[in-house]
Amino acid sequence: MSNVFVLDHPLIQHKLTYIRNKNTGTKEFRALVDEVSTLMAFEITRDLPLEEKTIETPVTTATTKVLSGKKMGIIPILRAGLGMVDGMLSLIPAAKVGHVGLYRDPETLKPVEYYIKLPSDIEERELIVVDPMLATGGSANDAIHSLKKRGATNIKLMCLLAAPEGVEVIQKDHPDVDIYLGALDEKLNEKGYIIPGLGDAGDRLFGTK
Ligand SMILES: O=P(O)(O)OC[C@H]1O[C@H](OP(=O)(O)OP(=O)(O)O)[C@H](O)[C@@H]1O
Ligand SMILES: O=c1cc[nH]c(=O)[nH]1
Ligand SMILES: [Mg+2]
Repeated sequence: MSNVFVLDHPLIQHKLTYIRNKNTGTKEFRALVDEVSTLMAFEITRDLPLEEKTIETPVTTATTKVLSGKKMGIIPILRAGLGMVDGMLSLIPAAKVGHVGLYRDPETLKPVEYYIKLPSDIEERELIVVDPMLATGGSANDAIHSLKKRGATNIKLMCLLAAPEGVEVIQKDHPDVDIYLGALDEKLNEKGYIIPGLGDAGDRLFGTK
């Protein structure tokens, strides 16, 4: 069963409050999503493997540690996932970026895939799927199915906010995928929006409402 980690670092929680606030405008919202994504990337990379390296400090020889070069991939779910990419790349600059284009049909709430472009070697990479919102879970679920169909075996999911319904869907269909959240919210409303949530993440990031 997938593990669910709520990244409750005070800086993440503080910034999420401003992200949720309806009075936060597009420019500030985008900057905050970027900052929170960097902080979440710091937490999600805790288990990266290290190897020993012998170096000369100015005073002696020391055996210390460096990253052992694990290949990473960041997979934003378009559009809103794009807002999380740069913040993550600032900590993981060597990661490759693949894109999965999905929108949620406003009537059926079912995801519709319209684009996919991935690094050619996804089967060798640890992939982090990013989307600010895990609501019914349909979009992330489809994106993960698409990645697995193309050979991915090592996947994590990182979202700013989730509803319990979405977490349950991922845990059921993808028990191998651990989930990293800024917060686990209360529920979905009748239109499939996360409560209390932050509204429509894509519209708030790109100013399209
Ligand atoms: O868990 P779900 O019920 O599938 O809902 C979550 C999805 O809905 C939003 O995308 P949206 O469809 O609004 O597209 P956008 O990112 O282009 O705005 C959000 O960014 C997720 O991708
Ligand atoms: O609350 C929600 C649910 C789905 N998509 C969003 O952008 N917000
Ligand atoms: Mg989307």
